[in-house]
Amino acid sequence: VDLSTSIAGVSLPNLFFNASGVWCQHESELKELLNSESGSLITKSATFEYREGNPSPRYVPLPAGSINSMGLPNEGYEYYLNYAKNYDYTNNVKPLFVSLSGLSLQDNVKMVEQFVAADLPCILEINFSCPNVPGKPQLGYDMDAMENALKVLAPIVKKPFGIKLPPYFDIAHFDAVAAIVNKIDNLAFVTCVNSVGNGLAIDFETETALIKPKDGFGGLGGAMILNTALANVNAFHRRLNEGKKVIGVGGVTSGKEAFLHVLAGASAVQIGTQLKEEGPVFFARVKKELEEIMQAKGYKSLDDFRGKVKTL
Ligand SMILES: O=C(O)c1[nH]c(=O)[nH]c(=O)c1I
Repeated sequence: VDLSTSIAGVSLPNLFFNASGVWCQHESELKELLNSESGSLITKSATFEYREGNPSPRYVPLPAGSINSMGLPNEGYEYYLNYAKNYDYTNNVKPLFVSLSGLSLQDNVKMVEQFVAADLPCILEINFSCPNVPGKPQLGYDMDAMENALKVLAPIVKKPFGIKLPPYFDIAHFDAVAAIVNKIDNLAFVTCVNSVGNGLAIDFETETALIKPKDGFGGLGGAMILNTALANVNAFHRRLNEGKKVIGVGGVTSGKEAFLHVLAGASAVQIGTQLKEEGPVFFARVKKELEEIMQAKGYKSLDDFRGKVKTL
């Protein structure tokens, strides 16, 4: 069976890679992803300057997933620009994605301009949905600000790029966001979903929040968000113009959920919580599990079933 796919006109040997933020802040982690069976890799969302991020504990696994309020810890965009400059695009079969998450539109413009000036084959995923920077409401929930940002950034990027979206929970929001995305010609993909923002995990015995930042409020990930993720993947798959793709992320803990993400319309699948918990060996497992599912169902490639979820 064939697990290959393409995003933004670039081919991936298989549909799996990390969700930005997980196993990708430092070069040593990115090297482990490169040496894993993932089909690609993406860097931690970068800001203009280095950021320590929020105080720990800031990530905790939960019975059905995870909660995090990392606070955008990253090495600063020049670290990732340098990594992207040194990446061996010729001999690595895996394309490189770079995530940018500026604290302002000006910062996003400055970072994008530097990447465009470097003229590299890496693909930009601009993060409109970080829920954990105190005092910074996320762009993904401000439709006018998001449209304005896209109208400023898309012409600078020129090449195909993507955006990381938060989960939406209202059909009117799916309609509104898809209408904005469809206006931007070189917006080649949307990545759905970022963590379900501002959940709260409390320990029953100690009667205390599990993470330190923001009174314990943080983004939810993992198994518990699978059905929200599938809905967002399918909603945008149904609404986006021909040629625009959806990368699915949220709740993939085995080949089965990866299959469901593709059935919902995903062209690639990112892994967050399960990668954090199991490590990069997870890519070998999830690949094998998906191959076995496809074999059992008689599918030879992802195109055979992508987006073909049936309704009653
Ligand atoms: O707290 C974070 O660093 C973080 N955490 C998330 O769950 N999603 C994001 O986009 C980010 I930038």
